[in-house]
Amino acid sequence: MAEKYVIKGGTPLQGEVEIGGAKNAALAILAAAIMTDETVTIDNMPNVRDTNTLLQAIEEIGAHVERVNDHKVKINGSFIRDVNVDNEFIRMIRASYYLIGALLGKYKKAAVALPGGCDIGSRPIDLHMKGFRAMGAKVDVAHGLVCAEAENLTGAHIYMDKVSVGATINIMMAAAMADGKTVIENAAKEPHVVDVANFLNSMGANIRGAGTDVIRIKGVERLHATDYSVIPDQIEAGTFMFAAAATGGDVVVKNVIPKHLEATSAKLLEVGCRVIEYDDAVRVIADGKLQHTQVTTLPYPGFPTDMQPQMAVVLALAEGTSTITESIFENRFKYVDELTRMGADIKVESNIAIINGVEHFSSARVSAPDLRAGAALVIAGLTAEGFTTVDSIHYIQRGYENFEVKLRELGADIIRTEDEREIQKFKLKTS
Ligand SMILES: CC(=O)N[C@H]1[C@@H](OP(=O)(O)OP(=O)(O)OC[C@H]2O[C@@H](n3ccc(=O)[nH]c3=O)[C@H](O)[C@@H]2O)O[C@H](CO)[C@@H](O)[C@@H]1O
Ligand SMILES: C=C(OP(=O)(O)O)C(=O)O
Repeated sequence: MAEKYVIKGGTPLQGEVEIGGAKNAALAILAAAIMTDETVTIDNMPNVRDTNTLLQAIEEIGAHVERVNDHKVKINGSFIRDVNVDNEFIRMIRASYYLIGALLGKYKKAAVALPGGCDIGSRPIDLHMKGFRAMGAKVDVAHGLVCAEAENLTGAHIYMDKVSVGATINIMMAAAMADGKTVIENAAKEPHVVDVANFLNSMGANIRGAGTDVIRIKGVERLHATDYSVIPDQIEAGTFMFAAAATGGDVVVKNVIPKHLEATSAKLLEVGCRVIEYDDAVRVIADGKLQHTQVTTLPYPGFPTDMQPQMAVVLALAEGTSTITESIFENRFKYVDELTRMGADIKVESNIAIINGVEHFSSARVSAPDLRAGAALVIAGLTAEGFTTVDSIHYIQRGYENFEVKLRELGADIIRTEDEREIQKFKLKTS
């Protein structure tokens, strides 16, 4: 029996929620941590399935990992025995591809299994490989591994044909320990790109311009120990902001960088919510009727693809017809069939979802098709009359720590369990 969430909907979320470290920054930082032979301490590490999987993956190749507490790890990469990384953990997540840049930079050699992760569309790595080749590496894909090797890894001028977070970070890592200067043009500007650059700089790298379209890197011979804290998770924060909006709630989302949430806040204002920004918190008040709007996912500072399904739930409950254009991943509308079971009126044409708002959702048994779509279904369940069951929640656990605990602290009736008796007890208690 697998765990599921059971939700009794209908309670507006109220109160305060504390946001953890950013999964998508943490994963790249964990890979970069092995680039020094000294001990690196990383704090504000989200304790989620993906970070734990990557920690197991780097332990498998010999790195020493000490879990100081739930959110702090120490990593020592001096014991790495093998640049061939093909273990069960590596194949489970997309972010394992950051080990190519990290190992290539440090050892000038890497063979890493092609990445796995949620099926949200094709996840090509041609731009990563183009960047490594420009630095003089020979790169091939053979037997499911990306093999990269360079006699001399040298700085290069690299133009990214498409804005890619993964390729920008991967190339930046390799270039941090290459000979000479690298320039990455048309670089991704996401907060997690900046966080990884800051982390590498704290280890002695010389990276300038992260957060703009042009990143300049002067390679250094060695990197050293650091003590670093991961930035707050803009996607976890945005998920709670949309949950507040969908349930007609009033929630203060704490420990965030409001600047990173501007696209999310802007959309919440458009649908009629009030958003109040503090230095390190935002408050979302949803006390009126939700209004329709248009959304297009784009690289940062555009509206994040990782927030698209959660936004769809809000729009599915808003007055009028909204559209969502998904411009990053072609397979990110897999929640639509599940939301339809709950009464949503959404039609997908190519990469556009046309959403006709409905008054309310009705409860149903649904299944999380991927991480963010799963979070969106939980939000839908929080608004629905009756009991909603969300299956396949292992996807959600990839990126949300204590999701149901945080929601309960905001007043939601939700449990995570595989025990039928517990479900019956919960239903009796909340009926
Ligand atoms: C731009 C963007 O929103 N990126 C998101 C993407 O990063 P992730 O790093 O996974 O994806 P990329 O940013 O690399 O991909 C952006 C686009 O470029 C394409 N592409 C990418 C690499 C490549 O070598 N060739 C290629 O064509 C992809 O198919 C995609 O359409 O998912 C992460 C997790 O969900 C998010 O945190 C990132 O914010
Ligand atoms: C899809 C996501 O993660 P990944 O790219 O690691 O699969 C996400 O964070 O929404």
